Amino acid sequence: MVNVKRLPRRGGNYQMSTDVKGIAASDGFGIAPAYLLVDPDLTYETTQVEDTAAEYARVEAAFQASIDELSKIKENAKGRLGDEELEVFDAHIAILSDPEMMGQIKTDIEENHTGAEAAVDKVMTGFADMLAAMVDNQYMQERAADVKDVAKRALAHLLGKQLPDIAGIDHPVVIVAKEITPSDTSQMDAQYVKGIVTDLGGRTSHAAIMSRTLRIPAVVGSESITTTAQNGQMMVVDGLNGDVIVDADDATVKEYEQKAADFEKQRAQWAKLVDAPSVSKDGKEFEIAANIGTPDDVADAVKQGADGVGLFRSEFLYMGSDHLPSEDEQFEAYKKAVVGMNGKPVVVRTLDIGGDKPLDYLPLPEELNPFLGYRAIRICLERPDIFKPQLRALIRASEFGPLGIMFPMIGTVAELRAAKAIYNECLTELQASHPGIGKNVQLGMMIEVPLAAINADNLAKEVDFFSIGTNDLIQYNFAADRGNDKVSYLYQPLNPAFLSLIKHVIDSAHRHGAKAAMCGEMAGDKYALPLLMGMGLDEYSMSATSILRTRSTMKDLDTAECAKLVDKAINECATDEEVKALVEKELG
Ligand SMILES: C=C(OP(=O)(O)O)C(=O)O
Ligand SMILES: [Mg+2]
Repeated sequence: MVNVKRLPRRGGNYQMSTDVKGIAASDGFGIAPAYLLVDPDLTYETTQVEDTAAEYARVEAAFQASIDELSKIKENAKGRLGDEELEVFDAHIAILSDPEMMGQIKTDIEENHTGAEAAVDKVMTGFADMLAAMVDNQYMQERAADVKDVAKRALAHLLGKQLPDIAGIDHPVVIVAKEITPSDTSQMDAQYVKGIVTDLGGRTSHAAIMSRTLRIPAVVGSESITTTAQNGQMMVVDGLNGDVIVDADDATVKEYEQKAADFEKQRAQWAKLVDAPSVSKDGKEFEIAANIGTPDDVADAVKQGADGVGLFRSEFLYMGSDHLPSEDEQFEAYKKAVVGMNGKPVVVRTLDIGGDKPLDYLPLPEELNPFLGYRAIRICLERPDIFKPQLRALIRASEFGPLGIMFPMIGTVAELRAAKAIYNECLTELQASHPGIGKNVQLGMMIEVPLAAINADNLAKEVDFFSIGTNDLIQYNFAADRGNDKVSYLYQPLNPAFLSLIKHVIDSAHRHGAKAAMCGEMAGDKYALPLLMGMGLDEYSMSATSILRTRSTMKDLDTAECAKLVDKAINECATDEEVKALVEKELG
């Protein structure tokens, strides 16, 4: 959605600025020049060269420039990336120094008078293809991607083009991209990345979730930002309303700097509630917890006054590694989170890969509908060799503080029982040498599959708690891909039919003495809050940045009034718009 405006520049000239509308994905305002995360055009003309020595010298210069660039990126990324990730840069530098490859490029130029670009492209693609053909050697196959990556960098230098490089960013920027992957976000330095704008994605896409964790203002699903913005143009990202201004002039920048300052003041007000209980106006206590991706996020959760961690997305541990993390590696990570929360509970979700979260080192079959396919608990139940080390690590970590374990994507009672059976096997094994270990673990499941929500009454009998994953529960109930901005209008947490399903889940949990939590994005939605309080949801787990705002709204809401609101929303409203209007009136 693009809107071109003529804005008066200071001094009377006019500047064309462009407004782009997207989905507000992460609170706050980001103001900085654009940094396009889009590969430049690397096509070249095939030429015959006369001066072959000069042509080969161009190759040597391009390779040296690539080596210098990689060394600089590696230097910048130190401290942010682990040793194994940093080693990738060394591997790329080694490829650029390979005498056999250099020799072949030189021969091609000298004997065939091939231009530098074509020679580099041909020889390096040949090397990559050779590695990719080694079907019995997964390690060598994976190196094929490295050679291609390096070839792209060398070609860019030959053509005088700049490749984007997230880990190398060392000045304030707003990142502009088609979409952002979790591995992109893991390389970002929040100190320099002031904002993110993408063409694709919805509020509950993982890119959006990660930008909230990193506290980077973000607008996703703009459809057109990569074709609208150019490198270096001044960008304003309004993560509260989903507005992006491309090529903003001084007056607009000033206006938004003021808005950003006001927002910071508001945040300072909320910050006063950091040690306050999460309590309604009529004194009913709730828990407001944080969603985290790695143990390092615990520090921010504590800083934001979280009453616990309601969702530790353990798959980010796996995605941040180049191998399946061992039981001991996982134990250390879970222990760190539990110890960091200092007596407050931590709920870890077992591995939830598949869907939009692949693992490079665990190839999964190609699927037409990955979100409906082989993912999460479906993989773990078939692969105890992966599942058991995680469960054992979690049970061991529970010795250091209150810990909950929950299973993702459970659809049926049989799946839940199968997961619990594997858990119990691990418990028995560990108790043989450590009597009493794991006695304080709470066992729960996510409610993300429509049938599980409908069948909540039976499932609740078998768990200590539910955690409602509204991101997937909405995706599956509305049959609308959560990452597709074309269908993002179907992300309707306030739809009355959906609200009555949520109420059924909460009531079912309570009927059987189980706790009802929610860890999908709906838990941090300001319009949903009074409705969820009215339904008696016990725990609200959200991006750490939303905790204090939620606590502040909660203290002004009366649960009896909220319950009446739920009744009206479910029985008198027909659309999510009507529910939103009703809640807006209540919030004042
Ligand atoms: C919390 C959820 O899990 P994720 O967003 O990681 O799929 C959810 O589906 O609501
Ligand atoms: Mg989910």
